[in-house]
Amino acid sequence: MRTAYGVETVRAAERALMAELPEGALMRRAAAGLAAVCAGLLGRVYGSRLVLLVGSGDNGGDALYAGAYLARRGARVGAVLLAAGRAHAGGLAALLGAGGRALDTGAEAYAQLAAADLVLDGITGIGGHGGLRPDAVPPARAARESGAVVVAVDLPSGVEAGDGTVRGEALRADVTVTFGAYKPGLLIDPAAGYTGAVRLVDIGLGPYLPDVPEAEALQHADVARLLPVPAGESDKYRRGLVGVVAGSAKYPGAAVLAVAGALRGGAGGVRYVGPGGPAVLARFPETLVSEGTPAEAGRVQAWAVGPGLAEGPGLDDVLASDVPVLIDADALRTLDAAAVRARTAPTVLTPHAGEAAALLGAERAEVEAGRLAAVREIAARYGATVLLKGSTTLVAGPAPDVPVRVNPTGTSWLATAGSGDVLSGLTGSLLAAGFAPRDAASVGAYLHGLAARLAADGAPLAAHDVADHLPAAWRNVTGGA
Ligand SMILES: NC(=O)C1=CN([C@@H]2O[C@H](COP(=O)(O)OP(=O)(O)OC[C@H]3O[C@@H](n4cnc5c(N)ncnc54)[C@H](OP(=O)(O)O)[C@@H]3O)[C@@H](O)[C@H]2O)[C@@H](O)CC1
Ligand SMILES: [K+]
Repeated sequence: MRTAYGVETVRAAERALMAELPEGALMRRAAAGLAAVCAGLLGRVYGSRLVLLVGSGDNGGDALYAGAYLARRGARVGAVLLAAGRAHAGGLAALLGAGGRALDTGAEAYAQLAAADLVLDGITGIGGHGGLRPDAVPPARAARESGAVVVAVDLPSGVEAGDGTVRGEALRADVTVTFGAYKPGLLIDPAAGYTGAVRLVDIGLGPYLPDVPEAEALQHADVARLLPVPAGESDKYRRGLVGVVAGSAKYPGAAVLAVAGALRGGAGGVRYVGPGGPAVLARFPETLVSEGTPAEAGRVQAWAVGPGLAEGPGLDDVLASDVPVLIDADALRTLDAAAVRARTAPTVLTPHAGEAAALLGAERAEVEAGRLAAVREIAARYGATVLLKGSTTLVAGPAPDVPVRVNPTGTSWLATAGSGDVLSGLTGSLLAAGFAPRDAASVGAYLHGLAARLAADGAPLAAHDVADHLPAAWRNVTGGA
């Protein structure tokens, strides 16, 4: 599991660790790790040209100490001091002592930036708020345009560490070297889009961090542990039946795609309810097709309702049921929060940003800019597990003290019509197979993203390709077992 901790949590852990170490030891540890990553990126340190962008805080201090290490190994290092007179004193002394030079933001700074091999962005770290200040913007842009490798110290300057929002201009990095722990902003878009590759430098913070992080991202091993392996005595009913309520005369394809996802999610069988029966059976003869309404259909262990759905009793019937329910797409538009909160079994909502905005009575742009707050707010209001689809898919449960899951497998190829229908069926199937709602949603998103990557392989894909590659994604995670 990859874990991420918020700013106050990281600061508290740093304080506890610092109390046991000599003055300045922690920063030197961070800077040594940072310098080692830079040396690796440069290949040859001797004679290389480095520029440090140095803000007023400890983030600049890290950059200055790392610059000093590299200057001692023969790099030519210039430090652009953005907050004149307020640069970290110890770090600046170390750099000057190692032969580095201090620069103001005049012409020389821009000349050095243009010729640099590597730029260290030490403008702001976890202490920065509100995007880059105006005086930091021109040198940041010059760094980005220079052709140098841009290495962000701890975080790309200008992004918010705590929630991944970007409230102004930020400096896009090629590599981010972060200290002690991931911060949520390194995992969540839009900030995560600024980090480049992220390298974690261990500074000994682990024992001082709490057990429960603010955010976490499943890795292959976590998903493999969660996926069921059918035992010898399993029959289809023990593995769970998932009911799919989807599709309409206008959108018959949604039924086929939702069933395609549901068939690959580990449930023992799929029961389809809706007007798309013939289309579903033509493609998937193994589906159990029920006439009538969900209430009239036989028993299932979970329902997935919504993709391409027309008005009708479908949503009310499944809301009234006593099994886990996944609600997506059109069914979200008319959803009553009180009806969801009153349910006795878990509910999973799977909105994209536009549907999330409708659920919150907010603007879509607000949701996209503040994904973490949005997913938590919907989960709290509806008393449900919420999977917010998008550039980074997030999963939050109704309890505020449970970490938000960030899906690491997403790909922009997934932004294709019908791919959400596949995810609904898949996640509903995992619910029917007995997954807890947060696990069903996050494992569903994980396999779905991985299947899309395998299917795309660098080229555009269609939603049914994603469904077809779910078994390959499953095997990829479990090692084919
Ligand atoms: N604690 C530790 O032991 C360790 C900490 N470590 C490192 O320390 C970093 C945190 O350092 P920090 O707390 O000094 O904050 P930091 O991010 O440098 O910002 C500083 C100042 O920037 C300013 N500023 C704010 N917004 C701004 C903006 N938009 N644009 C421009 N300027 C802006 C504002 O100052 P102001 O100008 O308002 O007085 C603010 O006070 C952390 O990320 C890690 O790198 C590592 O060495 C490991 C050990
Ligand atoms: K930075």
